Amino acid sequence: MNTHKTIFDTTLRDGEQTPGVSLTNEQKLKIARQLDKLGVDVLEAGFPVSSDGERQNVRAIANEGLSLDVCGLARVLTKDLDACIDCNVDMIHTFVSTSDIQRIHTIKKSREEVVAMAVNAVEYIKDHGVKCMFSAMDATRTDLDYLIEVYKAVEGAGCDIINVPDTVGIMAPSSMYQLVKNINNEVNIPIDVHCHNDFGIAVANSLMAAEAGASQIQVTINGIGERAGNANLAEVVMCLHSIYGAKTNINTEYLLETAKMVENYTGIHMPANTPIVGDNAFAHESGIHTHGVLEKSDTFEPGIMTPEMVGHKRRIVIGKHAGKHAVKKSLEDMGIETTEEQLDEILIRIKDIANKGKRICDADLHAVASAVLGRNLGNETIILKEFSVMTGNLTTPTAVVRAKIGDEEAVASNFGVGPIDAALKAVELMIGGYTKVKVRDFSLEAITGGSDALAEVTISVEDEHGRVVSAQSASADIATASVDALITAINILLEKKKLWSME
Ligand SMILES: CC(=O)SCCNC(=O)CCNC(=O)[C@H](O)C(C)(C)COP(=O)(O)OP(=O)(O)OC[C@H]1O[C@@H](n2cnc3c(N)ncnc32)[C@H](O)[C@@H]1OP(=O)(O)O
Ligand SMILES: CC(C)C(=O)C(=O)O
Ligand SMILES: [Mg+2]
Repeated sequence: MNTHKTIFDTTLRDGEQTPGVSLTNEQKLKIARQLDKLGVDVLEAGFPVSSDGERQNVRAIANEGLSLDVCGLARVLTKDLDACIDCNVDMIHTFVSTSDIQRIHTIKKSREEVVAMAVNAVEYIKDHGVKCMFSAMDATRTDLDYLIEVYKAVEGAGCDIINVPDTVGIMAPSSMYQLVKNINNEVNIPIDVHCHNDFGIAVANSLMAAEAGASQIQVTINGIGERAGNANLAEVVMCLHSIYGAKTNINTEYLLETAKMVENYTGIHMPANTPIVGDNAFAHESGIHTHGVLEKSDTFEPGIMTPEMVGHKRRIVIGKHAGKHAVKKSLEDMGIETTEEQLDEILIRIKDIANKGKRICDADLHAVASAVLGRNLGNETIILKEFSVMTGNLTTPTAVVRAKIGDEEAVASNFGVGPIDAALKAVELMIGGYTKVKVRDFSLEAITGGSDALAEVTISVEDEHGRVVSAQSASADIATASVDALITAINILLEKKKLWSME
């Protein structure tokens, strides 16, 4: 498939139909700008007739001056089409059910009436000088002869592109290939596909449709959408580029950044093992793998797709499955040299801790190495003297921190959305003149039960060069655990920075 495919993103329409998700106008605009930067060809901004707010969102995106084409969704009803036209969109995506199951039980129209409604809608759109995409909703459960009759009718009415939606995600990849091939043999306008992920094969079905001749693929960021979602943009695009050798206009280096933005705004979290953009997509813990990767990354990575290509980073994780090559490298990164015996002992102790179910972070490795080498490795640059946090239903959460940084005393206060946010922001402000770091990941877990539960906080911090260090702390007070973990992580990062500056 050595060809160019266009990418139609429906994160803001089908993606937003994810149960429980509702994006603000401002969030939609930010995502639209990000998708433009990512290189999406067409962006479905929403369903204008559905509410006044939605209409305003779509209009704002259409008037934003983006390079991509902005599309609005409409049933084959004049009021829906007018709502799209009123938003000044570049393209209208109009749809109607063609399968018997939907036609009989939802819109309650005969096959002939559906064809007439579809043709009228397409003509109306073209009379208004707007690009038109027509979807035969539930195409994959529609009688094939009738489906082709509908597509031919809208082609005759001037439609620019037809969409083949697998609305309830029931296609087998080989059947999808055959369906698109059949349609392609009968219709002379471009074909687009829209696959749902009910059986987890939306990406495979999209790729088979592309192989069969579809020139455009509908996707969403992180695969969000109705029920189990839609085909995932990052997965479709990276398969096209890296496996099929096809081309798209996507600037893949922004894939991770875009995925994180959508994750953040929608609250739909990606599991760590999500392909391409998940936290573990390029992470290695097993000794045999990390040994190979440290020698040459392609040994245990695809090679045809690197973390740099998608804006990600490779991570070596120390844990239960670690081997000595990885531990040695991680210690060297902290400026810690060991003998072979010391290294073996550190590895045994690390595995002992991990076998108790604990996640090993940089601070643990540092502490174990200090114990095995029998000396304090590195000074703590920042020594926390005191901190306090004030919060309440009528109080903006505010924190004050005081610490010794080197030989100097430093103090700062800041506020946040909650007590932890305020405390961490106060620490970041306090050390701001000394070093620039930002909190990259934060997780909080109750490790015992009850309201006096011990909370375990894991934090990773990142410096201005993208170097990351993690630390953990446990306390019955979540703010104390958070501040402690943050300062520990920063101290280790500062130690590493001294080392890096000597290189
Ligand atoms: C597969 C998809 O993703 S399709 C897009 C689905 N997205 C959404 O539904 C999100 C936004 N939707 C909404 O806000 C509302 O459903 C609206 C504004 C569109 C319609 O709301 P309501 O008028 O309250 O109707 P409701 O949603 O209960 O029922 C859908 C109506 O649309 C009709 N309809 C559904 N599809 C079509 C179509 N393609 N063309 C014409 N009519 C249609 C149904 O027959 C039903 O009509 P009826 O009220 O005359 O029985
Ligand atoms: C509007 C249509 C294309 C849709 O989302 C579907 O059929 O899944
Ligand atoms: Mg859909």
